[in-house]
Amino acid sequence: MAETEMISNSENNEQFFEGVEKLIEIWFTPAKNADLRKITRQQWESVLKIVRCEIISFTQSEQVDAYVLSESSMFVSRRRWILKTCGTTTPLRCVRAVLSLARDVAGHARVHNVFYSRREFARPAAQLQPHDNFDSEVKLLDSFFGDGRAYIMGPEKDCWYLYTLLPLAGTVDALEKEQRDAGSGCGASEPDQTIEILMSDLDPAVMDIFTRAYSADAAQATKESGIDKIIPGMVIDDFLFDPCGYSMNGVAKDGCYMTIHITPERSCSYVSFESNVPVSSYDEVIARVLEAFRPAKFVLTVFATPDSPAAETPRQLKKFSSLGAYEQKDAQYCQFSGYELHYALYAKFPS
Ligand SMILES: C[S@+](CC[C@H](N)C(=O)[O-])C[C@H]1O[C@@H](n2cnc3c(N)ncnc32)[C@H](O)[C@@H]1O
Repeated sequence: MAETEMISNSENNEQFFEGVEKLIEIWFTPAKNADLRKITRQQWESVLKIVRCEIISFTQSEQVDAYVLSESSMFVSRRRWILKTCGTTTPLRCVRAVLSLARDVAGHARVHNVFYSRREFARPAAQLQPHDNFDSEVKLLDSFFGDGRAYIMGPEKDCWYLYTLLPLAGTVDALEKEQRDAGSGCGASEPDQTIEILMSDLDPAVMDIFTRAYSADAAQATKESGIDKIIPGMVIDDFLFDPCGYSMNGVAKDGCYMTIHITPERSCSYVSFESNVPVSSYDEVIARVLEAFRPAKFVLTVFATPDSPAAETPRQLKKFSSLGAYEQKDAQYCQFSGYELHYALYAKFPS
């Protein structure tokens, strides 16, 4: 298994695990016969060695290959690659190898868009280069993609970092990019949306479900926690770690995915939820996620393109100063040339 850094907490004999993930998503410009799924499992295994993690399970739909990893997940479709890894993994170190495989094996020579994001780590000093600070991550990303933009949202300790290639709407850069994409004659844009809920300080009674002492297997943990009801109709590939920890990928017939990762240790409990399911309102999904995990605090991000069914959600969410039992502590709204983004930090109202 991966070289995961576990640090002992002498007070309760629990180990520290950095649940916070680094998330990179690369979209390639459509090209005839190009498909990232031409990259073989063996080639992905060598890529993931650079990241310091391994494949532990696999499932697929017609549109997407979904891998559960020793540290989170990877999704591969025709022109989109998503890698989400936690602990002390080093996902940005593999980008060069992925770009080479995309060009030489999959036939994808042009990058259309890139998103790299993460929450602030619980222990930033334990991370390996370039992940020990955002400036180094941005420097490395710029060395691959040239014209990136970096954003830091929210208060220092709970901030959320984003790097993307998208120029701001209305700027000369944006117009030039739109013209380049239109000129490629292959419809580089398509409706897209992503919701992420990054939760910390979770209800210990819920976290117990994701231990071997409580659940006999992953299927039991999935059912008992209500994960199977969050977005019904997904084929679920779940994994329960020993002695604790849980990861799952869900894929739907229409190509949508969801992914949940759980670090249940009390001193560092953390859960992430992500999906690209296209709905006109995320209210129900958010409510089900919060009901299932009961975090004390969470970061919510929603990206949507103007042609997505979820196009209104970044603006809708902007209006809420509270969400059920949660008070909005901070919120930011951004408009890129192809996406709208809502970021918000919520904490439970004091009881
Ligand atoms: C891979 S999972 C999910 C991490 C995820 N990013 C999250 O949202 O918390 C991490 C959990 O599994 C546990 N675990 C047990 N064995 C592990 C292993 N060999 N590699 C990684 N995590 C392991 C960790 O202690 C932690 O509770």
